[in-house]
Amino acid sequence: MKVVGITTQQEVYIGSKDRNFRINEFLIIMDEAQGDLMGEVVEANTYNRYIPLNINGDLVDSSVLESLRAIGYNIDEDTIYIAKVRLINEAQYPVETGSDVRVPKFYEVKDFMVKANKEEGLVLGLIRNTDQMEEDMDEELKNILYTFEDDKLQPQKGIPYILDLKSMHQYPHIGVFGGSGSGKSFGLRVVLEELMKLNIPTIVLDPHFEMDFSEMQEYLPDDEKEDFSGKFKCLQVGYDVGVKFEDLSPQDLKNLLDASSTLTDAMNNVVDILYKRKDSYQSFHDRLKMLSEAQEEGSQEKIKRRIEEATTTAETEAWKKRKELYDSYDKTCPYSSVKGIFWRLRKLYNEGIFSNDIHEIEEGLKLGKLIVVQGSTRMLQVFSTYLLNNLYHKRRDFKDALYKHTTSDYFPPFFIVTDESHNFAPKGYECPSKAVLKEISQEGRKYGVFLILATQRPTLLEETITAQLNTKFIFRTVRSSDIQTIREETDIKEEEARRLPYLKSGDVFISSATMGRTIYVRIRASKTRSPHTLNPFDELKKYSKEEEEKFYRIIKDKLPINESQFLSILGEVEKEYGEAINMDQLKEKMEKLVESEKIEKVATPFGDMYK
Ligand SMILES: Nc1ncnc2c1ncn2[C@@H]1O[C@H](COP(=O)(O)OP(=O)(O)OP(=O)(O)O)[C@@H](O)[C@H]1O
Repeated sequence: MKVVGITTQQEVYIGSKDRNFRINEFLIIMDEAQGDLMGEVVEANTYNRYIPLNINGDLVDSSVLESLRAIGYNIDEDTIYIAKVRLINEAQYPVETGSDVRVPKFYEVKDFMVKANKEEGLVLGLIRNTDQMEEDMDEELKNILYTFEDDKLQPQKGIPYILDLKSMHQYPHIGVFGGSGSGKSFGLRVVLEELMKLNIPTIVLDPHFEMDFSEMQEYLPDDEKEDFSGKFKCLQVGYDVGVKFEDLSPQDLKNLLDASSTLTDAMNNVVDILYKRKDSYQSFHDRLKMLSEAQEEGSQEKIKRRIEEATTTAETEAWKKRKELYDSYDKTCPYSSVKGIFWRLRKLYNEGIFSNDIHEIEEGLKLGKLIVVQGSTRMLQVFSTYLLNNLYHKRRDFKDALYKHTTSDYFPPFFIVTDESHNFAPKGYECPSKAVLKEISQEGRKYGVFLILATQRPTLLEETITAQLNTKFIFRTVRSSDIQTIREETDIKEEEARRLPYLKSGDVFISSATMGRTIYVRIRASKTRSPHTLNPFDELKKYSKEEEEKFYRIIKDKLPINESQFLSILGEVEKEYGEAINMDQLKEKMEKLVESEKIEKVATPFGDMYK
C-alpha cells in the first residue's frame, strides 16, 4: 500500500494491488520526513482500466493514475484498489507521495477508539472494520458483546464501542436519529440495558409501550441471559402514576390544562383568579361549575330569584354560593373562558391524570431504577411537563442547597429518555413540555440531568435543543431534509452523509464530542426484546389457535352433541367461554374444530352429530 497522486496536509489517496480497502478503517502512513501519520479511509474504490474510475462524478484524478504507474503498478493489467484517506490530525506538510502504508496495531488506535472501560461505560456495539486490530487488543476488551447479523448471533470481531459515561458531565446530551426500521428503537434498548447495568436512575417516556425488558431475545445463549426484573418498572399514566392535584402550583396547573389543549390569555387569567392555594380537584371543579351555572342565569336578579324560589335549604345555600361567586368574578372571568377551563379540567380528570401521584417514580429513581412511563403521546405530553419539571427542580434544589450550604432532600442525577422526541419539543410552535426540555438541554449539565432524545425527524425537533445534543447517533436516514439537518448539526463528513440512506439496520454513525470524530458502529445484539416483536400474522395464527383450544376445552366434556341440542347448551357454553355467543357462532366454532380434526361430524336422521 502506497500513497499516490497529489497529496495535501489533510487528505491522500492510497493505492494497492492486492488489498481492498474498507470505509472507516484506520491506516498508518509512514512518511519519512514527518513520521507515522494516522488516517481513516473515507472512500474506497477499485480501478480497472476497462471501467473508468469515477470518484464523485469527477473523472479520476489523472495524477493518481500517473503516480500509480510511476511506482510500478500495472494499471493496464491489474485491478487496483484505491482509498481516499483523511488524516486524523492535519499533517505539518503535505504527505510524501510514495510513502508506505500499513495497518495500525491496536495500541496505536486505542486512544482514538476506547475512552472508557466496560465497567464504567456503556458497551453499545462494535466499531466496524477494526477486526484486524483485534488480535493484540487488551484482553478485557475482548468477548464483551455479540452482534446479531445475517440472522445469527456473531461473536465480537473488533474493537468495542464504549460510551464514556463520565464524559457526559462535560458533553451531556445524546440525540438518536434514524428513519423507520433503521434500528433506532433497538439501539435505544441497548443504551437502556447498559444504563440498567450501571444502576443509573433513568426515566423513559414510552409512547409505543415497547420498552419492557422482561423478555429475553431467543438468540441469546443461556449463560448470557440477564434478569432485569429488579432494575426497571413500567408505570402507566392514569393508572399507576398521575398528578396529585393538591401539589400543583398555578403554573403547573396552567401547563397541564394547556397541554390538554391550548389556553387563551383570558383562560390563563381565569386560572390565576379562580385557582386558590390548597385547592383540591373537587373544590376547584365546584368553583368553576357554580360560577359558570350562575353566569348561565345571566344576571344578579335572575340568581336572586333562584334563591327565593329554592324549595330546600340546601338549594338556597347552593344558589347563595353561586351568587357570591358571580358577584366576585363575573366581571373578570368571562363565561366562555370559565367554561373552557372547566371543560379542559374535566377532560384531564376523565383521563385519570389526577388519580395518582409521582411518588413511585421518585422512589424508583432514588433506587437507581429505570422507570418507563407509558401512555399515549398526548397523555405523555401532558404528564411529562409536570413530571419533568418536578423531578428537574427536585434535583436542582438539592444541588443548589449544596452550593448554598443549606439542606434539601437528596435527589439523584438522572437520565431522561424519549422516542418521538419531536412531539415533546417540536420546532416552530410552543408546547409546555418543550420549555422544560429546553431548559434541561441548556442547564441540565450543571445539575446532572441528561437527555437522550430519539426521533425519526430531526428536522422537526426544536433547533436550540438539537444544538445541545453533543453526541449523536445517526442511523439510516433517507429523507433529504433530515440528511441536511444532520449535516448541519453534526461533524459527519460529506462521504458519510452520502452513505446514510444505505446503512443497514443497526449500523450507526456516532458523532461525539468526546471522541472528537465520527465513528462507524454496529450496535450490539440486545439481550432483551420488544414485546411487539411477534409478527402480526403469527400473532393472528396464535390468537385463533388459542381461541380454538379454549373452545375445545369447554365443548370436550359435552360431546357428543347433536345439532338439535345447540340451543339447550348455548347458555352454559357462553358462561364458561366468558363471551356472548349466538347459535351461528356456536355452529361455526364447532365446524372449525371439525376442520382441524379435533372432533368429528356424522350425519344422523336427527341432524348432524358432533363427537
Ligand atoms: N443492532 C441490531 N442488530 C440486529 N438487529 C437489529 C439491530 N437494529 C435493528 N435491528 C432489527 O431491525 C428491525 C428494525 O429496528 P427498529 O425497530 O429498532 O427500528 P426503528 O428505527 O426503531 O423503527 P421505528 O422508528 O419505525 O420504530 C428490528 O426488527 C430489529 O430486530
